[in-house]
Amino acid sequence: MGEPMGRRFAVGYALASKKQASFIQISLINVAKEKSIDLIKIDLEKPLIEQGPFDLVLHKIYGAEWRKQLAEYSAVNPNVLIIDSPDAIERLHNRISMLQVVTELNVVQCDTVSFGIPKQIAVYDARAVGELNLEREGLKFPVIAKPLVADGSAKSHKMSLVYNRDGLSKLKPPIVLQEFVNHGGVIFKVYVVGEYVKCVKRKSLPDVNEENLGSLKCSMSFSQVSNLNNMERCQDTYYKMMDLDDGKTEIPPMNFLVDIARGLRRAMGLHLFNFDVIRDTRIGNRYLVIDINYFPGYAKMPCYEHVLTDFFWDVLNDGNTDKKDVNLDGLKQSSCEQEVRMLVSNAGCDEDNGASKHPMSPLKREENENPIQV
Ligand SMILES: Nc1ncnc2c1ncn2[C@@H]1O[C@H](COP(=O)(O)OP(=O)(O)OP(=O)(O)O)[C@@H](O)[C@H]1O
Ligand SMILES: O=P(O)(O)O[C@H]1[C@H](OP(=O)(O)O)[C@@H](OP(=O)(O)O)[C@@H](O)[C@@H](O)[C@@H]1OP(=O)(O)O
Ligand SMILES: [Mg+2]
Ligand SMILES: [Mg+2]
Repeated sequence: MGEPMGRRFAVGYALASKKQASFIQISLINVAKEKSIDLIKIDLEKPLIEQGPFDLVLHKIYGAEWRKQLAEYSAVNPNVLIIDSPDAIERLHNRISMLQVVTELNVVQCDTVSFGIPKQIAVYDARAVGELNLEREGLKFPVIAKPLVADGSAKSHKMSLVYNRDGLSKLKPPIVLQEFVNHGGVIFKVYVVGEYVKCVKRKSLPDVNEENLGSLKCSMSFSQVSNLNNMERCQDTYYKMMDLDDGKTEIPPMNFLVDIARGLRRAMGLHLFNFDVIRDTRIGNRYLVIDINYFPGYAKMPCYEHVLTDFFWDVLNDGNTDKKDVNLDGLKQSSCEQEVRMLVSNAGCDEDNGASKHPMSPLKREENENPIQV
């Protein structure tokens, strides 16, 4: 039996080799193929303009040269979808502008649950860092020092938890100093793929007892505590290990997360990202967004092949998924996708309503949509 007749779509992908290895799995290629979507590797050694034709270019490549190539390709092929726009992605490469967008979301009063970001300041001057008066800056120990730039390099993930003044002098600006918020050692990673939203729990840094601050050494370095190491990625218990099931930490209300996800998606003009959320144990139902990542590790999501394929299908057929509401009828019927279907339909509310119809929705809708082409 040959391929079914009809329109086929070409999705070109430009990814670093590590990303390609994790994301472009044979299962994804096959599920996409069944839906008439061919995933085609873009050769980064050759000019993009000489490759294709593509209906969609999917990319996570950093740097001015790649941006130039995309702009050139887009100028010659104006109908090709570029997911996502390099300008929109750029905002996530700086940890101040990254979280600024969270504070700009329009929030409707809601008694039960609220969100924000931790207090943070940027420090640019290496000479000034040891002299900083945290109290004057509205911060207190412990703080997390994060590289200001989040450009995907190993360096950009190297952080330290700073317990006291002595720990400050070791830091290498430009950095962000962010209030460390006790959150019970659990982080929520909220994956967004267009309108699809999935929240998983992961392990995080343990709480710090403020009374012990004096007895602790000055700082502790760490990197990607909520991610998997290479060994873990190869093991069979893959999903189990990631979805930290401590049996006691409830995930935040899904309607709340879906509203934040939608607000962020529209405000940033991005389709593919995740955001990290912690629950402030001092306040209870206050959630803080601490990180937003472009095109994260989707292969760690159960059924990612179907979620991503449905997303490609939607944008290729409609041009812009944001133009319509959650379309349950668009999802297929395999057992895997029935689970996805449930997740999407539950995404609106604790009960069974769709997110966009929820009367207590904590976010105002923003009507100005960003186009997805460069
Ligand atoms: N303000 C905070 N309060 C408490 N814990 C925090 C805070 N910020 C970060 N953390 C902890 O540090 C980890 C790393 O921080 P962050 O997510 O900002 O780094 P990242 O390197 O960008 O992570 P990712 O791998 O998700 O890109 C978080 O997963 C969380 O465990
Ligand atoms: O996309 P890359 O491979 O580079 O790595 C991304 C990584 O995904 P991976 O675990 O599949 O590698 C993501 O993990 P999850 O949030 O999904 O756990 C997160 O750490 C991103 O920040 C990383 O992107 P970067 O910030 O470095 O650009
Ligand atoms: Mg993170
Ligand atoms: Mg990050």
